[in-house]
Formats: sequence, C-alpha cells, structure tokens
Amino acid sequence: MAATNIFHFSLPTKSNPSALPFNTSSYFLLSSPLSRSVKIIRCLSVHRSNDEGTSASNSTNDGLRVVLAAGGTGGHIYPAIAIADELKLAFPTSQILFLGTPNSTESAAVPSAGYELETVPATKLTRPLISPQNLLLPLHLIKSVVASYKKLHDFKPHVVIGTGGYVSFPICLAARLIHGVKLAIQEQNSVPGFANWVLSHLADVVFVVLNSTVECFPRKKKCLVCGNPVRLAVRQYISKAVARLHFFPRSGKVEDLEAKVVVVLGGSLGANAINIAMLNLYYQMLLENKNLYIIWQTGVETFDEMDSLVKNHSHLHLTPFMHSLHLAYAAADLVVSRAGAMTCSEILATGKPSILIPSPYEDEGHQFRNASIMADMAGSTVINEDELDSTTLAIAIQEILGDESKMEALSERALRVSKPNAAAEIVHHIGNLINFSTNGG
Ligand SMILES: CC(=O)N[C@H]1[C@@H](OP(=O)(O)OP(=O)(O)OC[C@H]2O[C@@H](n3ccc(=O)[nH]c3=O)[C@H](O)[C@@H]2O)O[C@H](CO)[C@@H](O)[C@@H]1O
Repeated sequence: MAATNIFHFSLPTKSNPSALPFNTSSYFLLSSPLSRSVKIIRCLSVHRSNDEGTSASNSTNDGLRVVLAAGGTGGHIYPAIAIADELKLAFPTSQILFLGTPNSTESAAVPSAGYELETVPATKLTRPLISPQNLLLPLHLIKSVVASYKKLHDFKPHVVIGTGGYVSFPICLAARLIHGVKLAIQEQNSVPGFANWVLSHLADVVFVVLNSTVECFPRKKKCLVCGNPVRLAVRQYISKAVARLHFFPRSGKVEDLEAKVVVVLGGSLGANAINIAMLNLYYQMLLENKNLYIIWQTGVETFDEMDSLVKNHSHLHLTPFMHSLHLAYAAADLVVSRAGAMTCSEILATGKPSILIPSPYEDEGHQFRNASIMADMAGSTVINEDELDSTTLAIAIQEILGDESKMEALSERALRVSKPNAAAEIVHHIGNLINFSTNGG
C-alpha cells in the first residue's frame, strides 16, 4: 500500500513561537527503492560450527577465562556484552570478567547483564591536546597499565578482548605484558580510532565490520570482517504489540495496525541537538496525528531539564536511558538517532527505517562515515546537525511514516545488509585463537 497521506505535520512557521525557520534545502534524503524483493529471514545467531575444529565445540576448553575490556559509553560496552553472551552459549563453563572504569555506564550495564565488573583507573585524552591534564597522561597511563596488569595477573585469562573506550587501551597494553595471553580487539566503526590502530600492532586478531575498514589497519592479515556483535535481546523476535504495551500500557490503540511508533535516541549519552529539535516538534505532531506514539530517550544528564520542559501526553514516553532498548526497537516503525556504530548495527538487525543525525563532536568524524554508509546500504535519511531543526526533522519523519511501501522497502533493505551472526562468528574465531593457545600453536 502506498499511503502518502497517513501522517501530516503542520510544519513550524513564524507564527508558531516554538517553530524554527522553514528551510527545505537544509536536509537531504538519501534513500532509494529496493531493486528486488528479498526474503526476510531473521535468524538468531546460535551458530555452533563443529566442522572447522573450533574449540567452541571442544569440551576440553571448558573453564576458559576471558577478560572483556570495555568502558565509557554504550557503544563500546554493549558489543562486549553481546560477545560475552555468545561466549556463554559456546563455552557454558567459561569465566568472564569485565574490566572497565568506576562510576561509568558499565557500572550499571555490566552487572545488569549478569557479568562481574572490576575497575581500573583510567584517564582519557582531552581537547585541546596541549593541556595540564594531558601532560600528566603518561603517568596516568603507567598507573592504569600497572593496575590492569594486577587484575589480569590475578584472573589469568586465556584471552583479552578489547572493544574500546579509553579504559581498554591500558588493559590491552597490560595483556601484552603477560606471557601467553591472546589479544583480540573489536572495532565497531567504519574508520578505526587511534587507540585501536595502535593496539592492532599488538593484537592477534582485529574484528572489523566492513571490508573497507581492513584498509585502515597496518596489518591487514590480522583483520577479520564479522560485523558488529548485536545483543541477542535486540536480535530476537519480540511481538510488536507486546513491546508497544510495555511503553504505553494504558493505550489499547497502540496495538492497532494504523498506530505508528517513532523511537528517538541520542546514543548512549543523549544528544542535545536532537532533544531541541524534538522539543519544537513533538507536541504538534502528537496533536495532529492521533495514531502517533513517541518513545524519546533524552540522555541521563539532560533528563530532568527535558522532563520539566516537555508536556505530559499519553502518547509520549520520555526516558533518560532504556535498559530495555530491545523493546523500543520491537515497538518502533521508525528510529531517529545519532549515528553511533552500535545503534546503526542494531537498526539494521531489527530492520527499522531510520533518520540519522551524526554527531559532529567525534574526533575522527566517524559518525559521518557511519551515517553515509547507512544511507548507501539501508537507505537511511541523513540530516547533518547544522541543518537540523524541527522543520527538517518533521519533513523527514513525514516522508517515511506517510509511505507504507517505502517503510516496508527500507525495512527489508536494512535486514538484508545486517549481520546477525557477528557475535557467533567472533566467538568462533576466539575459539580458534584459544585452540592455538592451548596447543601451543
Ligand atoms: C560520544 C561517543 O563516544 N560516541 C561513540 C560511542 O557512541 P555511543 O555510546 O552513543 O554508541 P552507539 O550508538 O554505537 O551505541 C549505544 C549503545 O547503547 C545502547 N543504548 C542506548 C540508549 C539507551 O537508552 N539504551 C541502550 O541500551 C544501544 O543499544 C547501543 O548498543 O561509541 C560508538 C561505537 O564505538 C561510536 O560510533 C560513537 O561515535
């Protein structure tokens, strides 16, 4: 059905005090129709390959010990949790220890996923590069490496897997000081950060998402293209109706087929620019579209302020952070988000049409690259932050929600390029790495 008139938003005008200026040239839409139909197979990645002699099937490797080094933001922690979940499936008696930083996203995310977290002190490089804090960085780094060495020495892992965040750098360096410990790193972004580039010289294996990323690393033979490991909870089938009722328990209508749910995400930390654009838009959108529902993650830091500015509405679910983000994906018809690598991979894994607003604040500008790849591969609409306002966002949302056949095509396209077996493949290769280790190979 090509229904272009389902959703209408009065675009903000000068007469509307909450509106921002109308400017149709200030957004661009990068999507194209599917050239052929595809069969959608949402497969859960319980990939237990026995045919290549992987130790994933070898009970003699039971009891293996793995350290996951990850911290700072969800984009580094959740891929580590996805790998840990898959390790537990492949090696049920394995012992898994997360090493991260104190008082950070991992403090809640790791224990709530059922894993043990220990912390090491770590300091990140700040901008500008020449600053009193950065001058002390070498000293802090030595302290972090020594603390990491002690943790690793006590736990005696067979393998350390670094998934990024500034804490993973000293841990991976320390891993190399302990004889026989294998080191793997996983890069979520299409272009690697400096830390992973340095660590790639020391690592036994580097897991990447795209073929083109291999070119960015000096030792290409170490790179294995597996995709980003997405949590099982996100990949598994969840009924749309059940997920929607989780967020809107008192609205029976949310289950109706005509109801549309937009999920707004700001990455693991929240995004001010997205919050401001939404603030100027949400109420009018909800007033004019009785079938519209919005789940909006503001970020923890700005939640109180946003909560005080946003009017209550039975079709609006405002939240600082979702520990049940898998339910939001299941409920969604459209995701509006930053272009963090993990969120992009989750959008693909759940087959959601998306509008991406890449963060301009990343050092390597990798969210622009992530977003542009999403536009090419999955037809995501990309709006640059300097072109983002309530008007451009309203137009982009309307163009997708108002066209059922387009939504269907975007969904199929996303699922077609997703890599649902990434976590299982990574664990398969880790298994091989441990075999080498135990065989002295
Ligand atoms: C400021 C910063 O450091 N940004 C980087 C960080 O982003 P950030 O941490 O925002 O990264 P992503 O968008 O990649 O991942 C966010 C993760 O948090 C989870 N989540 C998010 C919101 C929520 O309410 N609940 C929830 O569980 C998502 O499911 C996802 O797994 O890591 C990404 C992956 O290396 C990079 O691409 C980003 O450029």
